[in-house]
Amino acid sequence: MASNVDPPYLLRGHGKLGNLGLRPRIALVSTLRDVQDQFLLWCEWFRIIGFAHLFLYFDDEECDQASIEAACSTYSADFLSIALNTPQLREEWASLRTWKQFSVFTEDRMCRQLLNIAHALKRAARGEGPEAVDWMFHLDHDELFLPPEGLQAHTLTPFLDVSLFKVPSGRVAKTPLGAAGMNFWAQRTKAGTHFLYYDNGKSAVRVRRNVEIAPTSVHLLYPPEDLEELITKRQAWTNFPKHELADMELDWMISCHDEVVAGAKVLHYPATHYDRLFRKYLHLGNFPAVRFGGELVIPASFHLEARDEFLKYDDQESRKAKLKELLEKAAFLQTEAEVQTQLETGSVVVIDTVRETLRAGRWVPPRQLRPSAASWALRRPSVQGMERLQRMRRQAAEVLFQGGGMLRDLDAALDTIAQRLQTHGWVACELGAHRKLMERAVQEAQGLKSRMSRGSTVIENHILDPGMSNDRGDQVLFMEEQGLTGPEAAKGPAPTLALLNSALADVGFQLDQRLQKTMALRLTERCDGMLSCYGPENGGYSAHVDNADGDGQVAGRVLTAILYLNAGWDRQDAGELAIFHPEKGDIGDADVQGRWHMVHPEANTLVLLRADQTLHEVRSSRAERFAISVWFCGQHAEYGGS
Ligand SMILES: O=C(O)CCC(=O)C(=O)O
Ligand SMILES: [Fe+2]
Repeated sequence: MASNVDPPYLLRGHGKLGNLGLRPRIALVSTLRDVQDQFLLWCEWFRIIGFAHLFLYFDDEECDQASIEAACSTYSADFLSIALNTPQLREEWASLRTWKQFSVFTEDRMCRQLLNIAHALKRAARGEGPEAVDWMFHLDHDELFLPPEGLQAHTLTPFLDVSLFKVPSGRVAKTPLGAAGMNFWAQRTKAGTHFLYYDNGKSAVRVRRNVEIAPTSVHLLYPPEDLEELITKRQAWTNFPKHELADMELDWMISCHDEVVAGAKVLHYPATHYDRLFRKYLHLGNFPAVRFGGELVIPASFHLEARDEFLKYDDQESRKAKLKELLEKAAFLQTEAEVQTQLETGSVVVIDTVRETLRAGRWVPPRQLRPSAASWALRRPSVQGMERLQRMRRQAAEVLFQGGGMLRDLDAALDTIAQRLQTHGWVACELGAHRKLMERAVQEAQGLKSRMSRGSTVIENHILDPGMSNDRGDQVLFMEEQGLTGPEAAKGPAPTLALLNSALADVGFQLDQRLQKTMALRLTERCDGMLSCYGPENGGYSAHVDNADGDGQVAGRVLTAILYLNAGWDRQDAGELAIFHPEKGDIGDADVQGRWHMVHPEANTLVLLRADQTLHEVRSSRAERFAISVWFCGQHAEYGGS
């Protein structure tokens, strides 16, 4: 047992609640002080969402005795270990790689955080018992990691009460409405910053046995000697947008919001009650605005404004009252109307999954779109309406960039595509990949047929029983799920399909900035690529909108990309994709007028359509018909999402 050899500063949980046993084993390291009533809820959140271990370092044992005892008697040694800031711990700091650099700054809390992170990473790298974890996250005790998937009052139990969050500035739509939202907040503090504290993100690192990782920034964890390899192998990922990386001197990182699940966020609850704010500045006092001997200057910020406000008064009651005033002005929305307006600008977002999860004691997924948005998305014809639509005229769809393909002048093509998506909601194009490539893709697809299974329909995140849904006849497989993508794809059975799949993902994300500008639509995530096969035995796919119900989440699918692979396709074999284009009214209206545009599923034909709006159908095919589809999730600015 590890406890036989535990150093005196280390306490282990001896309660009943253990981790959920999920893999990979993800751990959290944090340096804490004055955690008060929110601490057990904080621990419980990370247990419920599947974290394996908490490496907690209590900076000032004195002021958290009760919390430490409560946690140790609640959680098992599996899940919880607590290190106290004692002389023995500080002695061990001295053996860390960054000690030389930091030894003179240990009075600075951030410096102690850095040493504790390195200390925890060293323990994890040893790989013994409950401390053998695969990933390490660093967060503060007023931050929650929200995994994939109202009017505020002062509260001391924010995790239970707060559901309205400011959206990071880089994720607020670059539209006049978005700008109004940013401006609204900027006017509320002296420094005019968007977040009251910091907005520089959080970091996780994969732990490797016997490799010491000692970070020099609490926001960026990586083994320095691996930097070159991380760059060449493109393995240092961030979900910051690409265009922001240079400013942050992070251009060596790979911006990959397509690989990062859209729902993943860190929720920061920095000041939810004036008493917390008061205690913070009572503790910090007249702290200097520079750190690490001047290397880091704290810029004009709410932090300094709050310090100055605190220091202006001598008696505690006035200090409290002034901080209350300041907090309400800077951070609180005063009326329901203000809440509504800011939701519309996209500067704030409602996330209630934390509150609901902690109340229920089990994971409660993010709720559906707000009702107004849901009703907007729920535009589906009735049964009679559909019959009427089916009788409307059909014609061949216009295919853009014929005789060369869009790859010839990709930027111009993407501009045109973004425009078409705005005006029509769909567009068909010629991609322009080499014919041989397409032939190889079909061969590979044929080789994968035995691994395909019947396509299923998903409504509100639940897969309908395949026996029940007879509206589609395709066989499908998901490429990433089947291990056909990623660095190993070249050695697998479908390198060409993998290439085309990532080309589709690229096209989608190249469109992102354009769609933000033209439609205030943000793409946040790419779903796993789907290879599909329709054939003579099994019918088509009746008319549908891919995501008519918001997918049961805030950021559901908004864009579909379909690439057909069928070289030498005989048009006699039918199998067209029919897209309904409303010319008057909307597909949900009883008197809608429009026509169907038919696309032949020929190799190199790429269709993009609004996944949340465009009605389309696959007509039965007399020959085997292959396609790769990729869906992109995203949000409209007016939904107020990040
Ligand atoms: O393969 C196609 O043409 C379209 C398939 C489709 O509509 C779907 O899978 O949702
Ligand atoms: Fe579809």
